[in-house]
Amino acid sequence: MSEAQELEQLRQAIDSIDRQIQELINQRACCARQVAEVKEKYAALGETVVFYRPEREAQVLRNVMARNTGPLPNESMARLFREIMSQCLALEEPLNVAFLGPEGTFTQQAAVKHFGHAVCCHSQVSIADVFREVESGAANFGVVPVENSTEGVVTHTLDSFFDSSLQVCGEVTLRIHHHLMRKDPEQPIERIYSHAQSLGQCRRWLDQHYPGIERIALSSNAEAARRASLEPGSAAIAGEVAADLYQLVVCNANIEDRPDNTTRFLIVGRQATLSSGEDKTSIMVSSRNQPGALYQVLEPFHQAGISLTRIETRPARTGTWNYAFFIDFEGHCDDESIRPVLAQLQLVAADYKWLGSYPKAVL
Ligand SMILES: C=C(O[C@@H]1C=C(C(=O)O)C=C[C@H]1O)C(=O)O
Repeated sequence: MSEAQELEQLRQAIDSIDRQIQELINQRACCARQVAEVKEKYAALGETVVFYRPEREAQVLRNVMARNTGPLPNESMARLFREIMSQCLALEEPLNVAFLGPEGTFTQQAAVKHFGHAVCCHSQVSIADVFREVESGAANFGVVPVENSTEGVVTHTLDSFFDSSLQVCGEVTLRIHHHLMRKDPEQPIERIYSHAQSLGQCRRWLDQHYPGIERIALSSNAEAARRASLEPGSAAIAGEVAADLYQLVVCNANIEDRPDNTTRFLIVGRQATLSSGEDKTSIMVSSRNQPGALYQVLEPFHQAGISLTRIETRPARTGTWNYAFFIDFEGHCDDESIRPVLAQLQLVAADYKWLGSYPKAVL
């Protein structure tokens, strides 16, 4: 057989497989539409039907990864199914998702990573606006950054939970790569724009390569890229999406000080999420101002052998030098092992608020 004949044979095989895949995807979409009809049929009168089910989506993705035999890597396969589910859900209900903008931010990337491309993403100027959009019902869900592995907590996000009725219904992590980008790489650099978090994540690289150059913190990396696109003497530190959006030249790629630089984002919504089998719970507690108070808060976790994934301290709203602890731990509030722990916490804590139980990030 000639090269052309061999290729022709293989391409015919691919065409035939594609036809089957396409047929099956449409069959899947029909099932998803039927699921919507069933959800509607059993909804109580006046009840808002909830089509999006984060726990089920997490299970679908975990199953895809568990049964995958390659040669495609588990994560690539799961990403394909992420998109298929996203399109299927859009047939049931097109979701509106508010994210911390502007266009081109890592938060937007996180929103797409979590929900897929079939959702309508709406850019917001602040974390408070994301919360407001979801609280008012203008958006179904919101996406906000909560912590970075290099720079730590995003305080605005944690503080938003003090006064909000929203719940955490998901988390998503994103590896963050920063690039130094310019409109005109020939011009000398007079100033470098970025978000304060990103300047912090590239501090050592900047000290080494641009020690005397002014660093200016802006509201977002995308805004930094936009400014750099207008000013020839300026550079921006931002991600690839922002470079594309503002047509900047990447002069130095991956300049983050730590190669594993990762940001965790929260999905906030108005509905509680059922257990997916592998979940996390976020709560906020404040301890009484007395000896051993924090110990009392942490003891129930230790007794039950529950692993805390994070503890963060913030000034409480109840008075000067009072503190609130934001605690994340493994398990769902409905789990047999978690229920008594939460009951005990409510007894010992001065203040207690459950922020949500949600599937651990899959992708
Ligand atoms: C089909 C369903 O509805 C939605 C679509 C899903 C899918 O395409 O697999 C999964 C969960 C829901 O977000 C369902 O609840 O099973």
